[in-house]
Amino acid sequence: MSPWKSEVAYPSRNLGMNSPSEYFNGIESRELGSQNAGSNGIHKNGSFLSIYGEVEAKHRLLLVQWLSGLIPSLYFPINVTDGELRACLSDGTVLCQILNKLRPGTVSEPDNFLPSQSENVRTFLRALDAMGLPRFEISDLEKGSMKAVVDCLLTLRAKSLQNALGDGFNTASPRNVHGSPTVRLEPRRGSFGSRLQNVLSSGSIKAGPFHEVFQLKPASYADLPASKISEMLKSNSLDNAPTQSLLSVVDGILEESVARRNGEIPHRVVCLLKKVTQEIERRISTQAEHLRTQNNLFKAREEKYQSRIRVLEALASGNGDESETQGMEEIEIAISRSASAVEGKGFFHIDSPLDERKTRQEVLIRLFSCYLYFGLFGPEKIKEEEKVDQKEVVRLMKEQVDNSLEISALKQDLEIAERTYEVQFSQLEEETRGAKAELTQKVQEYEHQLEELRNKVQRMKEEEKKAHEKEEEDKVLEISALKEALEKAKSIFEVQCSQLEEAKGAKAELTHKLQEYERQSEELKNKAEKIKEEEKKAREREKEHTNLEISTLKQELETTKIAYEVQCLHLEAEAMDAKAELSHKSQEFEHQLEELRNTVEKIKKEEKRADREIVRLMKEQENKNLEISALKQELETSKKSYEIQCSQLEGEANGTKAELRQKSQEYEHRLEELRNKVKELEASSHSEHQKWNMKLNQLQTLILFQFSSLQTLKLSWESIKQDVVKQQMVYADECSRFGVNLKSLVNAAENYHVVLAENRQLFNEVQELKGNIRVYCRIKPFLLGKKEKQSIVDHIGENDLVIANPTKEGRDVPRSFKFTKVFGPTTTQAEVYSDIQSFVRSVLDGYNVCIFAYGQTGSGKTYTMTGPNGATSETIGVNFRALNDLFKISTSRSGFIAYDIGVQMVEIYNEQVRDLLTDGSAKRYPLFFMT
Ligand SMILES: Nc1ncnc2c1ncn2[C@@H]1O[C@H](COP(=O)(O)OP(=O)(O)OP(=O)(O)O)[C@@H](O)[C@H]1O
Repeated sequence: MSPWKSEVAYPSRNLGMNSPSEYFNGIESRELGSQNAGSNGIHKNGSFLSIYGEVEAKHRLLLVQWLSGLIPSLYFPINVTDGELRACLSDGTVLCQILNKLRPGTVSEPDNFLPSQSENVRTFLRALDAMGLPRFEISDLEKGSMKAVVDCLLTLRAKSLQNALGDGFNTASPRNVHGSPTVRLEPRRGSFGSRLQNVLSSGSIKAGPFHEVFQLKPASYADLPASKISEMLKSNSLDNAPTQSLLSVVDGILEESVARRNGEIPHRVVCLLKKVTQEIERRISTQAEHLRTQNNLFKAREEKYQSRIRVLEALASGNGDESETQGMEEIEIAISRSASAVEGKGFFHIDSPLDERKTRQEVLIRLFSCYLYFGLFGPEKIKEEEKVDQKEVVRLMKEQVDNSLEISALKQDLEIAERTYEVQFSQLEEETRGAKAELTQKVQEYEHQLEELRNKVQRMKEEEKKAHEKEEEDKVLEISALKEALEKAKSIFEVQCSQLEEAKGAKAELTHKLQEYERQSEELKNKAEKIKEEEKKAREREKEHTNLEISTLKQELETTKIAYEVQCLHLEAEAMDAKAELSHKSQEFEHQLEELRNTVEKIKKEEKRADREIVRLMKEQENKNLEISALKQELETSKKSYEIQCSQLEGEANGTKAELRQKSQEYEHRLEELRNKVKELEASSHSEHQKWNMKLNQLQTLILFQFSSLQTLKLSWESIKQDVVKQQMVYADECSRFGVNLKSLVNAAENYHVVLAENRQLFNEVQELKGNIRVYCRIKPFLLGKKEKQSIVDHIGENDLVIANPTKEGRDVPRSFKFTKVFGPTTTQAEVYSDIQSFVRSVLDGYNVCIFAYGQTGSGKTYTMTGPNGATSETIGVNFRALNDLFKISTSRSGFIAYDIGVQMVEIYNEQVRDLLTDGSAKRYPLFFMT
């Protein structure tokens, strides 16, 4: 493909921009004012070249095209090599020529280029530097790749095209990139000639192979190389060449042939001539065809107009109502069409005839005028032009409307985005705050739960330990108590056993003694019988041996009495002993009451028997006493002589009787005492038994109670054990859950940092969107106690302020001022700070912020920034509030960011800077503070 064809292959109309050449063609087209010029966006710097580094060959093609156009005497092959480029450019002459073409006068005269190669190149490079364009090194021209040189020249080309665009077409002529003095550029709405020039100077013609041919001077066609002519013959770029150029080529060839006189024209030139002639013929035939079509159109329209004129004539003659109405409608349509066609032409204006109730004649006159205009000025042509213009105007208006709509939509979008950002930011902030609070609460809860669990486990352990100890102690106590009780019971049992044994022995003794008593009483009976017998015998003997017998009887009686008394005493002693033994044993055998009772019963029976025996003995004694008294009486009667003796005996017997009675009474009394003692013993043994039983019951109930408490203790121990196991499981569960929660907490904390960073970024973006520089105006209220004057503030808006001072000359006209926000006289310190508060956060995010108050003396700067004297939390100023916020936010972020906060206080007054925190001495600016 030829290099010129490549230009055609990338038409500037193409919006796709597939290659650098498209890009440069686009600029070229705009520069030359071609209607075909693309309206697409153009990069205004040379960096575009680097993006297309891989298409260097195309760059070179573009470069050689440009150079060929700029300096026609240059010729490059299609695939120009580094060596060929170097050979052309290395001496610097071509570079200086380029400069001279682009900026006439940069180098004085083309022929005066300095002979030194390096000097020429340096001049070129200096010029590039002066233009602020990227340059190449001299070494790039001498060896290696020529890429840097190509890029540099293409940048220069792009720059020159941009400059040409900026300068406009009228001034472009002297610096015409083609360097052709014959081509002059005119505004786009020019004549056919100017259009021809435009076409000639457009990329399409310039790029064609005929471009060079068009610029050849006569007598040089014959020198055209055969290859070039054959190339041109093959190409179809003649289609775009203007007819005049073609004709000039023909003229040139003919002139040349005339000049050569011999009429010899080289064959190749003849071929070229033929080709040009064929093209001209083709064009003429096309134009003829076009004219024929135009003629037909004119004829058709003429017929149409004729028919309308006929209608109008009919209307003018006033034939019939129906035809009139129909005619009027047709006229209306015709007028409206004509009106839209001639509207804005400046000839006249056609109103709607029905609206303004024009007379028929007027309408007709106007209509005829319209047709006259159409007839005179070629209605179709004007119509077409007007249509094009109208379309253009409509298109532009539409574009304008679209653009304004787009701008307003964009503004709305921006506002919405701003609002969304604000909302999102506040939401994020709230969410972050909520999440943080939740997290802290959860952490606290978990800590609390953990603490509780720990305490619970500790308590349980202690309780378990105590219970264990107590249980062990109780067990030991119980066992010792049981042992003691057992020992006691054992000893009691042993004692009772021994007492039983003793009682058995005592019983046997008693039985033995009773048997002895019985035997003795038997003996006594026998003795008494013997005594009776002996008394009988003695009576008999007394009769015989009265004195002797009586004395012997007396002696016997006395001995019997004595023996009886001894026996009685003995019995009494024995009974006493037995009773003592019994009482002793009954005291000892308390727990064997039943047996003792039996024993006592037996003893009672024995005693009763003994009593009965004693009664019997006493009866016997009485009987004996009666017998004795009878004997005495017998003796008194029989032995009167022995009355004194008898009375003595009787006295003695009475004394003995009394003694015996006394003794029996004593016996009775003792028996009674014994009975009472036995009763007492019984009662005491009973009570002791009862006591013992009670104690036994108590002991049993105690043992039962202890046993049951032991069981309950065991049960509670088991339940506590189970509880502890359960609690341990719950604790393990809690621990694992806590671990999981802790993980999620850690994740949340990590995400929290990310969200916080995004949040910060969004916040600062919102701040930037709101505007980095904000100017607020605060209006000071009239102070109490001061005379209230008329305020010069005429109007206080949200962000504007109107001031009018009618009392002062020259300032009576209201003047409006605009601010970011206007704070009225009733605005509080907190409201003022709320608009500035967001900057404090930006400071902690690493942004520099300056807040300062400006105004005349007494206008309230100190009040706003610091607050009044003795300020409260309500009235403190921006400084304190900002510091409060600084400390608050830095404390809240102390977990992950460490801030160093420092304060300086300076006063600038009369260009003196005073450090208020240190020595307070005034220094001149600049002042260096120690930080
Ligand atoms: N918005 C306000 N509301 C109530 N009183 C105010 C307000 N602004 C200023 N004042 C009062 O006005 C007086 C002057 O204000 P201030 O001292 O702040 O002015 P200034 O601009 O700092 O003056 P200077 O430049 O002389 O230091 C003070 O008594 C202050 O309390």
